[in-house]
Amino acid sequence: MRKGQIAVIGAGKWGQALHFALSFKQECFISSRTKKDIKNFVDLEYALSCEYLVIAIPAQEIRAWLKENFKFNNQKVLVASKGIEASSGEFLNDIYANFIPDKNIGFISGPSFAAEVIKALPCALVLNSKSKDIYDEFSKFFPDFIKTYYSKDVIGAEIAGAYKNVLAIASGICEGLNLGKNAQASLIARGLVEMQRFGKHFKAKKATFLGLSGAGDLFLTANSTMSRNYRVGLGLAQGKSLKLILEELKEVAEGVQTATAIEKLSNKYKIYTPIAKEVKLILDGKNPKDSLKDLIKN
Ligand SMILES: NC(=O)c1ccc[n+]([C@@H]2O[C@H](COP(=O)([O-])OP(=O)(O)OC[C@H]3O[C@@H](n4cnc5c(N)ncnc54)[C@H](O)[C@@H]3O)[C@@H](O)[C@H]2O)c1
Ligand SMILES: O=P(O)(O)OC[C@H](O)CO
Repeated sequence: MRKGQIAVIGAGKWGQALHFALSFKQECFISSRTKKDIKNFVDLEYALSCEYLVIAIPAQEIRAWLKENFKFNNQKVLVASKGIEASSGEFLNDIYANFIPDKNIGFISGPSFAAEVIKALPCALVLNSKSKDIYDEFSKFFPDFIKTYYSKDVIGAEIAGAYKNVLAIASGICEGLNLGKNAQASLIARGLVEMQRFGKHFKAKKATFLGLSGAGDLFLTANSTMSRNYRVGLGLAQGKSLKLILEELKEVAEGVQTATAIEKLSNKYKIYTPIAKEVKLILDGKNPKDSLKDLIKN
């Protein structure tokens, strides 16, 4: 093992921004499935031999990626993805638990557009882990322009980070339909209540939804065209097909698949999730104006 060395795995928007940020205080390596012209780019084998790993690949790819590539060698891992696996409805921390023990893993949450982090603009992140040691070790790597907080509420952070993507789609739809700022604020506020209710079922802490991981990330993502999920919503409101929207986007919009996962879990555990339910129906072809009527009526 390369003691003390850190590598980011996944060189999309977020992986590259994290690599940029984590290179301020020490050398940071980066790897992805296709070679990229980035400083300190290494092959996967090299990256996996580092003591500290930050994994920034889309949520839907993680299970297969871990099965195919990952061998636990006491590495410490920080997960940067925000989503819930659609095929199973399983949370990422449960998927990772098959490969990495709790004491070696943490999850990043909080409002953080990669496009701003890569310009070294200030931001605050939460590093969520059952182990305070993971926080202590990883927080040292972050540059001065990023303030880090510690939380033990892994499931709360994970649900908040994933759910806000679905709500950002809803908010983009609201904007695209020109429903006004009153409607949008109501949607975001009710969305926050909804994601907290969903989280409560899985024993997430209420405070997580009121802080950076919940309200912080939701207010960011559900209010800006910088968000890919928000732009998916705008496109749906304009009557574009989901296929075309995703082709044009060329990047991951986790809310699309996470809406399926939330629908599965809500049905299974009978959790009331009206906004996420309508987002899923719109993604499947329902007219957004009909969803609006149904949301107001019910
Ligand atoms: N972009 C942001 O601002 C931001 C911020 C916080 C969290 N996130 C989260 O980070 C994750 C990644 O987002 P992103 O913005 O980097 O997306 P992106 O679309 O820019 O890049 C995704 C990367 O994952 C790689 N990838 C896809 N499938 C893979 C596989 N099977 N094996 C290995 N690599 C694979 C792609 O090659 C690509 O480099 C998402 O879960 C997203 O929600 C993104
Ligand atoms: O561009 P989005 O919608 O994937 O959002 C990016 C981040 O999650 C914002 O914190």
